[in-house]
Amino acid sequence: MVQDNHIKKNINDELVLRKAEEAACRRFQATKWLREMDRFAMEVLPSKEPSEEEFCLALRNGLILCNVLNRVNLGAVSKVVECPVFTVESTDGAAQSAIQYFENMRNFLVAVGEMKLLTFEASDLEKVMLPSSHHLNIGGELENGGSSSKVVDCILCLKGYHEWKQSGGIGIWKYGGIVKITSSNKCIPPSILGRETVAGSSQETCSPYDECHDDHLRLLSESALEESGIGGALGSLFDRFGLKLLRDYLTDLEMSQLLPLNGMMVDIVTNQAVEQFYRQLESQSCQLGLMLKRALRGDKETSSKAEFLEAISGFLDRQSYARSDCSRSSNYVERLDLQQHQIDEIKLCFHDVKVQVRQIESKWEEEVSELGHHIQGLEFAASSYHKVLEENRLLYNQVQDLKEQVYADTQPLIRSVLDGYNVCVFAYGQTGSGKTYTMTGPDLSMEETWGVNYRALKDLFKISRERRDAIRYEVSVQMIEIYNEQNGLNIPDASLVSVRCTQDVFDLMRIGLANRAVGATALNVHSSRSHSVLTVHVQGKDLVSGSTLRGCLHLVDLAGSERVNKSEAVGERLKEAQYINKSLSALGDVIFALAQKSSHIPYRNSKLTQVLQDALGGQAKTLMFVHINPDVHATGETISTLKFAERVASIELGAAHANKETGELRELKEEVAKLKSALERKETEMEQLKVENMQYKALEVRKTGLVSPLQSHTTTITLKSEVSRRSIDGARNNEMRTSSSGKQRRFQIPPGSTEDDRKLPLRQDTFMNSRKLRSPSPPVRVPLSTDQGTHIKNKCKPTSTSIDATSVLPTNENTRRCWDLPEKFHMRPENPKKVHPEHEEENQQNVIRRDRLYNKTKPNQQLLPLKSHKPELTLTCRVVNLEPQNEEKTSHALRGFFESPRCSTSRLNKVQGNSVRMSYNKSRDAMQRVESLSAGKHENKPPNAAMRDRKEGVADLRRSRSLPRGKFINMP
Ligand SMILES: Nc1ncnc2c1ncn2[C@@H]1O[C@H](COP(=O)(O)OP(=O)(O)OP(=O)(O)O)[C@@H](O)[C@H]1O
Repeated sequence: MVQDNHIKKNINDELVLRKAEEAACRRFQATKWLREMDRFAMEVLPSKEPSEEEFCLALRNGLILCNVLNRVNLGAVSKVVECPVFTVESTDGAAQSAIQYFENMRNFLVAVGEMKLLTFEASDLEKVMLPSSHHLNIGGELENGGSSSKVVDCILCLKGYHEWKQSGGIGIWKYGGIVKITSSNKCIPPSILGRETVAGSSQETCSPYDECHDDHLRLLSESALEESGIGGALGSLFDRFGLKLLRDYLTDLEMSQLLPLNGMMVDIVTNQAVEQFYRQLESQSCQLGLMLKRALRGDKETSSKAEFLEAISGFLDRQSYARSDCSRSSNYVERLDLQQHQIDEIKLCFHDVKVQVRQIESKWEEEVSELGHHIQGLEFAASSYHKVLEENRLLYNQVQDLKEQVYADTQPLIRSVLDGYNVCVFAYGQTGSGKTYTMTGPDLSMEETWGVNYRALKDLFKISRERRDAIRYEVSVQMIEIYNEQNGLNIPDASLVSVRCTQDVFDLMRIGLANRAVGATALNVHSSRSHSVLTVHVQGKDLVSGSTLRGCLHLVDLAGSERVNKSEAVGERLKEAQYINKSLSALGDVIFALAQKSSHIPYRNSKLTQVLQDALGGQAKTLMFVHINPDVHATGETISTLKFAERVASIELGAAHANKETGELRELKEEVAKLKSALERKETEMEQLKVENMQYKALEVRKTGLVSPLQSHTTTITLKSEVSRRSIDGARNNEMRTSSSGKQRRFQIPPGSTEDDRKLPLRQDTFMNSRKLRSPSPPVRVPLSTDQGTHIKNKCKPTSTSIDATSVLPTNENTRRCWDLPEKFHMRPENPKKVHPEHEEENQQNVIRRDRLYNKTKPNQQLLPLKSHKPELTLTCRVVNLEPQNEEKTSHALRGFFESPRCSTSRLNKVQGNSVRMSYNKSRDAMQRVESLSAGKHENKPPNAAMRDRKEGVADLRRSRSLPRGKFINMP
């Protein structure tokens, strides 16, 4: 206890001393500042550290304070009472001093109060002046209560205010921590007081330490304020810190909800919070100081700065360790648990990840092995691809070479045509295999892509030009299309058109090809639905020898065979396919028969084989392109096509023959022509004299009853127009029989001849439309029969006496206009079969001579020159050695036949064959014999052979005189 008291006394002494020192220090600062601010203060105030009394005495009259205040805040004290300075020892000036005191001090205090600065009371100065002894209690506070500290505070506050103003007056100036608010420590929130100080703070309330703390805070604030350089920064820092402090204070303060929110209350609360903070700070600083002092005093009297810093560091370390240790120990278990938990979770995650990694690893290995296989496959495919590429390149080059080669096979044949041979080039193969591509070519605008047709024609004209000095050639062209077993002419208006140059042919071919029936199937979008036959006739005259030669070139683009389930043909396409397949099958039969050297070749089974008869079995050179489709799905068709080709290749018909006519032959032919003209003249004559002759004959029979055996009679039987019309209709319904040579047959179908005829050929506008649209539906074609053609031809004859030809027939001019054929194309002229009466006798002589020469007619043999199918179907018969009763029988039989409704050509032939020999047919036989002669073959052909030929169909389908039988050349 005694020791404690002793310690307390020591502490008290130290505090008093320190306080005295601090008060003196503050007073010195206040004095110093007053002197700086006021000249009068320099004179009055003591030079060095004045005592408290001296200080207060100098300030007593208020003159210094008022002057200083006016300097800090101009005009703050409006009236300052000036007076001489009295020393402390002067007694006379007491009264005046009292006046000044009251006047100036009051003005000063009022002004300071208005400025809301710290202030003091006048009695504070009075108390300092009292001579009573000072007694300090344990807290170090003056017991009599007199003190200059408030005066000093006021002056220092003024000083702070002045400096704040000088630094720009930014923000709200507040004198830090000087306001003293009386409050109990109970209100101090624990967060501010801190743990260490809370325990002792209640006992220390209103203890002498408070004053010490106040002084200490004052000193701190003063020193802080004097740091003018960093004043602004510190101020803002303090504001932030202070605001935080205030927030915490208000949060913890229970009474905060009841506080009125006015400016004064804010000031009070703020000051209180700051004061509490400083108290805590002060408390800690005191403890720190004591502890440090004790530490220093323990061993040595003096300590170096380094030792002092070491002691501070050690203290701070201990403090921080204690704090961290405390917090660490409190959270250690939780943290440990947490960490353990986290470790467990991490372990689980790690396990999962490990499993996943293993799965991915195995999957990756599988993928890698698959990739390896895939790469191997790719490598193999790549090597195969390169091989295929190389193969393709080779094949491509081969194809290119073949494209030369394809025509190279054809080229020699073109020369043969101009040498008088008949040549047939045709393309065979399944649908879509490239027949049209080969024969026509994909693009006609470039010569490189021309097909065989165009190249052949170009060469033909080229060679003919080269030979023009030796041979003069005439070329004519015919295009036939066989659609659904019906023949049609692709070049309208004329079956045979004379051409002069390649371009003419090309133009005609374009017209003809545009009219070709084309339809879309599943196998070919531009499938040809008809067989196309382009025939080029060449007639050359040797300018030296006068001999003539005739060649004929057939260029045939067949329609392709197709399996209807593959071509998906239905409706019209199906019907077309059936016709196509049928005709190709007929072609196969003919080839088979030829290969077998069969006695009967079934040419008549289809239009196609009829048209190609001379090319297949005649003495022609024939080249067949066999097309196959490389598609694997077409293997079946490919095999059958190749079998067909094999069979074709096995046919041997001997060497081909050229159609060359020597001078003798030509003479004979001219004679034949004359005979023909005489025959026609006779017909005309008979027409004119028919009634007269009938009457004459009847009269003679009635008169004599007998005819001289050597007398020749000419009987003309005129059939009624009804019969002739029926005959024409019957002929129209017959199949068309066409000649591959086309020379003798001219399919002149003048539109507008008759109502029916007008429908037969296609109009030009139809052609043009079909050419543009490439309609899948082919243009409608009407079968054109030979008989019909003959009928029309006969109608065209201006010599006809029974029909006014000019009234029904268009002129050539009209026809061209109708079909819009270029002017340059002209039909080959008809034979000028003019009939002159003066030649009648001569012609008759010719007939007899011809009969003798070729038919070896016996004197008693009947000879009936017959010309059928005339418009009026005039039948002219010449009866030799005919008994009257026989003649009547014959006439009767013929009349009965023609009047019969079933009259047909075949019937006619039958009748002819059974009863009489027709002179016309005799003439034909003669002509055939002439042809045979020209070919050097069948020279001694017996009459029955000629008859057999006729039965075989020669009569129906006239064989071209320009097409002798020849070799069927086997082409690979
Ligand atoms: N050698 C080839 N090179 C390129 N394309 C070709 C060849 N041959 C044919 N083609 C093409 O194949 C398709 C069918 O050819 P194309 O019309 O000539 O066959 P097709 O035998 O005439 O058929 P269809 O008998 O049905 O008339 C066409 O598109 C044609 O261009």
